[in-house]
Amino acid sequence: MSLNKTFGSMLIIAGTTIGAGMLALPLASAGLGFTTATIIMIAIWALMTYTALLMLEVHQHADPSSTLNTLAYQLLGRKGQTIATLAMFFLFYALCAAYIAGGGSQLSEKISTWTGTTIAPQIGAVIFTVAIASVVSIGTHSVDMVNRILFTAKVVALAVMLGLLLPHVQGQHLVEMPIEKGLILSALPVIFTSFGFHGSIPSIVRYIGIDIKALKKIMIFGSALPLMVYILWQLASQGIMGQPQLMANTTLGAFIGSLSQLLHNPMVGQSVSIFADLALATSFLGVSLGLFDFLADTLNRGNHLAGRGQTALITFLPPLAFAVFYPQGFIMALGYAAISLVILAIFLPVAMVRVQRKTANNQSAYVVKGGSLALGIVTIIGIIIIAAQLLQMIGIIPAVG
Ligand SMILES: N[C@@H](Cc1ccccc1)C(=O)O
Repeated sequence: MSLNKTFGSMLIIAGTTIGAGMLALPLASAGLGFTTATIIMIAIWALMTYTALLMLEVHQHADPSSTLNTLAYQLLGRKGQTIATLAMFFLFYALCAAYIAGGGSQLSEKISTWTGTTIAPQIGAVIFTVAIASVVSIGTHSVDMVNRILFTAKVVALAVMLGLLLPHVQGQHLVEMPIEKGLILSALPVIFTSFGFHGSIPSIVRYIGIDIKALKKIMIFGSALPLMVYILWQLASQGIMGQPQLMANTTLGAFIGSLSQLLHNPMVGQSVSIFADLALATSFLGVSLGLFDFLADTLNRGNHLAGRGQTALITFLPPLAFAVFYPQGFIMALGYAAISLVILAIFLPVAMVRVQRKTANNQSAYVVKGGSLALGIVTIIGIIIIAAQLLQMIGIIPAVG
């Protein structure tokens, strides 16, 4: 396998993973302290990498151009396929809703500062959605062009932001422990979503072919890079602000504002803010393109102007409606996304591997270590993550953000 293609694929995985979820990390884990947050992140990274390897175990016996849909149908039947399709829709919609809510409030704050008037976050949400929807509706080629520019800028902004923040870290903040045990449970769904990338696995398999050694490397290193970035980001955010201060910020904008104030340096706030805008825009472009194509395919909308217009409306109106009703719903929507991500990235791979291990001739094939015990453990963790989200929704454990 050419080194270039392997490296490129690792970057695709890392690029899909590092997105809006990262922005929610300091807010979602504000009450945990650096050490606890890092331990949870490492555990969730291990979980996500393990289930990505399970997907490879499934892919090795199938056609290289299989999608999650076709795999689910082959191994789990119609019902499995329906669950996969519904979970995919729900995940895409929830993520887009989070991006619009987050991007909308960022944009309205910016317009308010520039013009000196107060603009409602809903107006920002509409402008942000129309801008991204136009690029996506024109076609994949335009998304590719815009994304290349924004992605490069995002990497530069990330480096500048961490470079400006890390020198201000104070050791005493890093030894803080969780304020309340319930907060650990509350933080799980958002942290879990921030490590999600599993929708991209079939595309990578198609790109690389069934070369398990190369694919394994891509999954492990492609997901380890976001882990490292997230640990540095937690180090910066939790090391600069004490827990009470961090917890007082319930929105991204408030968090950025207090960082600038605390460090008496508007450059710091600006660098975080620019990185946040770019992370939201690139995530939104990638995910809404996936949703757009998926809807056009499922609903058989043609590739002409009217067809693309209709698909655009079905793609963008529902998440925009969410953001209009819940302008502060950024973190809430990322939590909802976790429910369907548990189905897509844990339950489905586990179910498919179970069926395949029973039927396939596995003598010389690739089998992920850990046996039934590991499959059982990750299933239980998946149930805990869904329970954590539901318990937050009905108010039994504290909600984050
Ligand atoms: N990890 C992505 C969200 C995501 C989840 C699942 C699949 C794709 C993307 C983010 O933080 O923005």
